[in-house]
Amino acid sequence: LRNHKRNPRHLPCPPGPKGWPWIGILFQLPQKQVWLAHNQWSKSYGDMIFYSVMGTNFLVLNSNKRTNDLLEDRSANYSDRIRMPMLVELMNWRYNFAFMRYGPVWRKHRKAFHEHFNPSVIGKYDQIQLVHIRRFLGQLLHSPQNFLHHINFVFAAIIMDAVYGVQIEDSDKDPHVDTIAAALGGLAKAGVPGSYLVDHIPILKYYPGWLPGGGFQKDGAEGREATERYAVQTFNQVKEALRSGTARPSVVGSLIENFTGGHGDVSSQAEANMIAKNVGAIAYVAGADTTASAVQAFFLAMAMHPEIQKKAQAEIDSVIGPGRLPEFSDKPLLPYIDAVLKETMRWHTVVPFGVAHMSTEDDEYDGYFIPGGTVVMGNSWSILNDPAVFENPSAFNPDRYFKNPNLRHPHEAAFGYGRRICPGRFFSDHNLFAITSSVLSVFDILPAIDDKGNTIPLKYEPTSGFIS
Ligand code: HEM
Repeated sequence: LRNHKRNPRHLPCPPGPKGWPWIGILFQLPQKQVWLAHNQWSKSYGDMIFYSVMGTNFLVLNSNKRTNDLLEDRSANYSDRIRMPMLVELMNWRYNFAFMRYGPVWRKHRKAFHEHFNPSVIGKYDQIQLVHIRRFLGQLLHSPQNFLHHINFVFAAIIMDAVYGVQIEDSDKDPHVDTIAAALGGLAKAGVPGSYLVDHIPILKYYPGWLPGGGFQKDGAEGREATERYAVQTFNQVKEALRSGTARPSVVGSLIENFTGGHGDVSSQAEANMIAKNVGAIAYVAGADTTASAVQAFFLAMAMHPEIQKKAQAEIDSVIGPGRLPEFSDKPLLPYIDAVLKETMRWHTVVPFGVAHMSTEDDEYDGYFIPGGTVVMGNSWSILNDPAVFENPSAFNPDRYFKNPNLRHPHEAAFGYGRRICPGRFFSDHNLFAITSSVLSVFDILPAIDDKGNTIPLKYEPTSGFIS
């Protein structure tokens, strides 16, 4: 950028592929597993890669040092989010504070969320988690071939219970299950910025749907309807239950009820209700598929590594014995289980390319100029597979944390960065402990066998999406 006022020392932007005027490197962008391609690119350009696509600047950070320097130490400038016209404006995902621009409205939501998910309060969900996880063990026993479905369902059930006090049924006929599926369908279509032309040219959002090329407006309208149903319907159900005195304890109920007048950040009951509605709606979207992905990876790792599974089971047997299932109070006594969980979060990066941050102001860093409005990605996969830190990174090896007790905790990249770091990580950790220790205490996880009785070999093949 040669503008003298903005870049008085005429510093270069960080290195990266160049591409064409305005469209930039649009046609060089990898279509699949973008994190791997950027990891490769870092061999030519270094651990910071800068480029532009259709007028937007991107900066990809491929090392822990870079994410620490920018997303943590300078987080005041690197915590904004990118404008997403299709998802947020047309499909009306405004309620979701993960996509909110950095500022006071986002802060109020984050604070309300944190009140209910910080480490000192998440113990209040222990009972809910254990009840649903024990039901899950029964489902596994009954139909182990449907284990992927059971994994998805148990997190849906835990979150809906904790957040709304609502019990969902394991059936397509459950009205919540159906509504959630429709809303998530919109997210899958529009969640990756740039999926629609209107993301690049926001003025198109006013383009009439009946003109040629206006088909995206139909997707927008369908998404909007599904989002509205999803965010409002269950919230109204909680309000109604509060009115009639039948409400079970829940995050949303407590956010509605505990508004105590106009002091503090939230100024009216209407605003408190809006925040309660939004916090409720995000917990499911942000928490269910992510945690389920980690548990699927755990099942795969156990089936691929029977010796590690046996070691974990031996620890549970010696600490807890055969007479009961693990409880949260057992957690500090199970260091090997803890190492298995850490390694699961490292080996399979659930959100491998992170969630896009955006810089607010122009910045100078390490001899480079980074323009305000640059989209900044932390390549979590690169960080968690850095061979200089994690020896032989593609191997699933919980023992690495005993060999080097100071080894970096995978949570540092797996849950994102700085002021936007995942505020559900303590709850998620709790869920993961409960489910993995319970499963290992009563089941063996083995590879499937084919019709002839032969073991089907297993391979780790992560999918490509935003959540892998
Ligand atoms: C294995 C499980 C999970 C993983 C891997 C995960 C990962 C992430 C990541 C990478 C981000 C983006 C952070 C950034 O912008 O740098 C994020 C944000 C978020 N997560 Fe999670 N998450 C998990 C579970 C959960 C759960 C269970 C909840 C809720 C109960 C949750 C709620 C949120 C929220 C609300 C945000 C948005 C934060 C903001 O923009 O300020 N997550 N998560």
